[in-house]
Amino acid sequence: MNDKQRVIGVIGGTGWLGAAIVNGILQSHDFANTRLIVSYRTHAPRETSAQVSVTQDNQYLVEQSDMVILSVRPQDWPAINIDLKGKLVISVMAGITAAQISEGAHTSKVIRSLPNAAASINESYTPWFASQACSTDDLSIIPTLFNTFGTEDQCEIEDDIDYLTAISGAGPAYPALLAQALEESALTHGLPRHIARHAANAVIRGSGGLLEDLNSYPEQLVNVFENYGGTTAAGLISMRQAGFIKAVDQGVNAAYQRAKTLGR
Ligand SMILES: NC(=O)c1ccc[n+]([C@@H]2O[C@H](COP(=O)([O-])OP(=O)(O)OC[C@H]3O[C@@H](n4cnc5c(N)ncnc54)[C@H](OP(=O)(O)O)[C@@H]3O)[C@@H](O)[C@H]2O)c1
Ligand code: PRO
Repeated sequence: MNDKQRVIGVIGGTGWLGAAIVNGILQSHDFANTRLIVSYRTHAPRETSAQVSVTQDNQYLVEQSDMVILSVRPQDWPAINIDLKGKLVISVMAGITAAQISEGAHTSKVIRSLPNAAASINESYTPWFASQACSTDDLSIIPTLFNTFGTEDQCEIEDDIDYLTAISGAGPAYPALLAQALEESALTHGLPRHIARHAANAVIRGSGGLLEDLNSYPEQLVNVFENYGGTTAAGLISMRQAGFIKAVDQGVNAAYQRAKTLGR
């Protein structure tokens, strides 16, 4: 499709994730000539760019768009009464299957994806699954689209999207929980709150940078410290013995089960 002609509709485009996706697209040279039409339910956006129009009418949005991004909460999906008439739809909704979207929105061309909250700083990881009816032309735009707010991978098995909902979709909250635990430990020891918080947050940011440097092999970073045999090794051994790895696995499985039952 010629970029000059493209219109992308974003249902729920004023929400947390929807607004991040819209911002990513607006900042991208690849979509410089694309127009956006965004729908909301109750809260109209205060300001929009000249590239964006706004509506409360989702079927009007569909009629105006070449493709539609669905970014409402899973519990609001049943009330989205739209007929896509075969147009490409890209869902970011957790737990709603491609078959449910296809049936509910009247199109067989469905991309099911799962970005994460880091989309707001263009650092999302977005796995996606395409229904069989999507053409090569439909698929060609998807990596470019998701790269506007981070990185992406295509998954061949739809269930992997539910599992990755628990790994990378929920993921930004997990290091945040670790930062909170580190801060609380430091507070218990009596450190001033601003130092406890600064130290914990700096650790999460710095560790992310180290993982990038080590070509993204976390076990390499852990092994370096274990083999060093110092204070960090003592901390790691104790955390493992206290069930850290099992707690993470159990948490991921709880999020996965929630993703599997959300839309049912
Ligand atoms: N946030 C994340 O980190 C994240 C990550 C991965 C996937 N997701 C998925 O992304 C989707 C959106 O999540 P969110 O966190 O962005 O939720 P959110 O902040 O609540 O945004 C949802 C938006 O949908 C709008 N909406 C609801 N019903 C509508 C309707 N009938 N027509 C038009 N707009 C409607 C809401 O508008 P009003 O506010 O006006 O009611 C709201 O702005 C969810 O399905 C979630 O599973 C979110
Ligand atoms: N954040 C949304 C949730 O917590 C969807 C995946 C990640 O349900």
